[in-house]
Amino acid sequence: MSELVLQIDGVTKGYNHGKPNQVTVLQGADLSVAKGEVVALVAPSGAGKSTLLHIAGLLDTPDAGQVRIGGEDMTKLSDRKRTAIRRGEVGFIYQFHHLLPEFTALENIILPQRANGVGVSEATKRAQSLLDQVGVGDRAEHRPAALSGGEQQRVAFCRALANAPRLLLADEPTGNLDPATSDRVFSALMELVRGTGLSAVIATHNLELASRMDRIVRLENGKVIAA
Ligand SMILES: Nc1ncnc2c1ncn2[C@@H]1O[C@H](COP(=O)(O)OP(=O)(O)OP(=O)(O)O)[C@@H](O)[C@H]1O
Repeated sequence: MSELVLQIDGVTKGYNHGKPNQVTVLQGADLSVAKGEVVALVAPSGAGKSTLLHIAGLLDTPDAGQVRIGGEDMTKLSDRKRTAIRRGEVGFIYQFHHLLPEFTALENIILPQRANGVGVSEATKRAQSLLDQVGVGDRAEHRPAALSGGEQQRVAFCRALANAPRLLLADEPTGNLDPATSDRVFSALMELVRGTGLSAVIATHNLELASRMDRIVRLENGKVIAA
């Protein structure tokens, strides 16, 4: 069997426990992602897709169940170790780019590498190479406000991959773009992902984009089911 990068087993998660507005979002969710596999996560709004991605990416902890990254049980680690793994091994992309407005595109990709202990010249070289790969190498010195929506997302993809994570998690990465731009930007993302061989879970409402990934899963009634 191929190596599993992400294993989510029997994860439950709810909010407002013991209060009248208590909700249970995940009810025994399982999801395994192999090395190099790109999984489309399709779910109706409010089904718990962001909750699942946050738990997979160690931004949130489950009430019960296990999350393993690279075979290691994340629920048993100290907060400090979990943060280190999140920084070094997980990349996030959101619908909105969340780039730092006062820094250039290049600097936005250098910063997370510096925070991870990479030297300036190596970080700069990698940032430029990533920008080149997604076709915005000539925009390196622009600040986010001077970039188009599609360019901003391309830069956000590079930032997510800055520290060469083994797992990429994306929540509607092209959801803010018009259909033609979304299609092109998604292709750039897939090329980047395929080129690095990393594993990814990409949430989308767009079934055409979902069909271009290796496998589609749905989130229904708190469980992950094959589509
Ligand atoms: N911090 C919170 N406190 C209380 N309820 C929450 C919290 N976060 C999420 N929820 C609820 O949990 C459910 C799932 O939320 P989640 O954001 O995971 O859904 P989603 O599938 O990502 O939705 P969307 O596609 O609309 O972003 C929703 O009913 C939401 O209102």
